[in-house]
Amino acid sequence: MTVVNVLSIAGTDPTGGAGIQADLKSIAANGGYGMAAVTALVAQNTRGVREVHVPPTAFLTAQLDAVSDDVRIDAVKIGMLASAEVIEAVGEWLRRVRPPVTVLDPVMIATSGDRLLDADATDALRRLIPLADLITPNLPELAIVAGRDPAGCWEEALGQARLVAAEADVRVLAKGGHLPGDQTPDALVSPSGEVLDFPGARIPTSNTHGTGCSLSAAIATRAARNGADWGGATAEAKAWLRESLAASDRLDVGSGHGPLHHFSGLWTRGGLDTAPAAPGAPAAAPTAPPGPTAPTAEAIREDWWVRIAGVRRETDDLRFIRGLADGTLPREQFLDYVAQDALYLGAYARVLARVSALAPSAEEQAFWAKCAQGAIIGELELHRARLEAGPGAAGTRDAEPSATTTGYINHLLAASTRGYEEAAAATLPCFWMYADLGARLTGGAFGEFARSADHPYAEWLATYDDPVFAEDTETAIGFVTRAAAQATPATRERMRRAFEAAAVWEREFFGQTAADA
Ligand SMILES: Nc1ncnc2c1ncn2[C@@H]1O[C@H](COP(=O)(O)OP(=O)(O)OP(=O)(O)O)[C@@H](O)[C@H]1O
Ligand SMILES: Cc1ncc(CO)c(N)n1
Repeated sequence: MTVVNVLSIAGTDPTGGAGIQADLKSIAANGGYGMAAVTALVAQNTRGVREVHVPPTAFLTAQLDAVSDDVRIDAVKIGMLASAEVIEAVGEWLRRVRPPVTVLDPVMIATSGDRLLDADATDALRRLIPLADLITPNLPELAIVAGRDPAGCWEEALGQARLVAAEADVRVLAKGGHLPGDQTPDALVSPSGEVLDFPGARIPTSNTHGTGCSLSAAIATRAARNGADWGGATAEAKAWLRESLAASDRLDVGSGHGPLHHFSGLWTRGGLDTAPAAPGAPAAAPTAPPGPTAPTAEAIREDWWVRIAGVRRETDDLRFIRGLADGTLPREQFLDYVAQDALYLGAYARVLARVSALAPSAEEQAFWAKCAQGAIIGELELHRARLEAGPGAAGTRDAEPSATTTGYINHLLAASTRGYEEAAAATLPCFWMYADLGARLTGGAFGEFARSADHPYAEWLATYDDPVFAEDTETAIGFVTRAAAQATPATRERMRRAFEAAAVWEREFFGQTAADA
């Protein structure tokens, strides 16, 4: 595929941290070719807005037509719109051109607190929203769009996002950057009310100028690249944003809220060297590019989780998971799954025991041994429960392992012959995807019925959301990602592959019953 063309329609920031200037950097950093049509010229810096000049709207239309008459547009990101008249002009162009991906960041007030949209333009903005695929309001903007008071807590914000999403038939990314406290949760809410959570600990920095602009441009670019997989695009954009926010203190721009470091990941991992002019010819003298540094455990955690975002979404969409959540999964298929799960757990326990035997420290050795014991107890319980499932019921050990079960087990066994790091990495998706699913099932992300005591599989669903298992999952993630941070690049790469392959097996494992056949 050629590089996607992404158009930003927004205002300017001469200090380069927000607006169109930020959008162009964000689009480039996320893999797109950036273009920009200016809605308003803003004399602003990291401390605040001084003056806004809005050129005649006919000139904005001329800019937009100049682009669309010549260039294939793969995505549009819309930011500051300044006035109702500008909104009408953009709406008129959107209706004519119909870009395949449109993300609207309903910018109203800058990080500094200054207005970027006329107070009387709210109704016009509401009319523009249904033309977008996704809107990305912060909490005050969400409240205005919803016609409510600003949300006092995250639950209330999600309620407002559901309202707007349903009314305007648009996806809403509710952003928690303005919440008090040490968390900055975001959530993607679909028109039907489905919620995809993007949790994240607050990064301790005041360099948040232009985070909203940059994020929306990044999502538009990623969505254009991945065929409008919005969950995947958001996950990838957020991982990039967090890396860029965390590196913002390497820049020295202004004395107010500084900008993010849009290219920190690229410079760190890609360097600044230009390719040699001819094969074998030496590169021009490098201007001391930053050398590659080993990623931190936290960065690896984020990277790996984002890498399996697609696999996780496909898992969410399995009929087995949907049927398990809403209780429509036929009992027979449930029991088939339980039998395979028991067979799997028996082997998983042996692999965990092997990881324990290979562990480099007593603490890790004890932890993995405890997990091995937990897995084999789980196997015994499933076996017993299925024996008691009813008249004529057979225990799980009478079942034949399926090709999928055998394949998954073989992947783990093979990884366990290649040293502690790879063995431990392969066991991780079973912890992580299962705990994540559990938390979302019982959190209501798959519908309220999954939380009901009347649910036919209530008892089984409860085992998904066991706090001890959640804690063990955190410990396992910590051990594995720290081992990866300390490993050589080659070992780290083998760990990542073992992890990703196990995640695919995890999806296949959930998808093996007749529900998805
Ligand atoms: N300190 C932080 N650490 C981590 N993520 C953050 C932080 N601040 C904001 N974010 C994230 O940045 C994105 C923008 O969030 P926010 O709610 O601040 O939007 P905004 O107000 O539109 O941004 P802007 O500051 O550009 O106006 C969200 O994904 C949010 O979770
Ligand atoms: C032009 C422009 N758009 C958006 C924002 C919000 O950060 C800003 N400060 N400036």
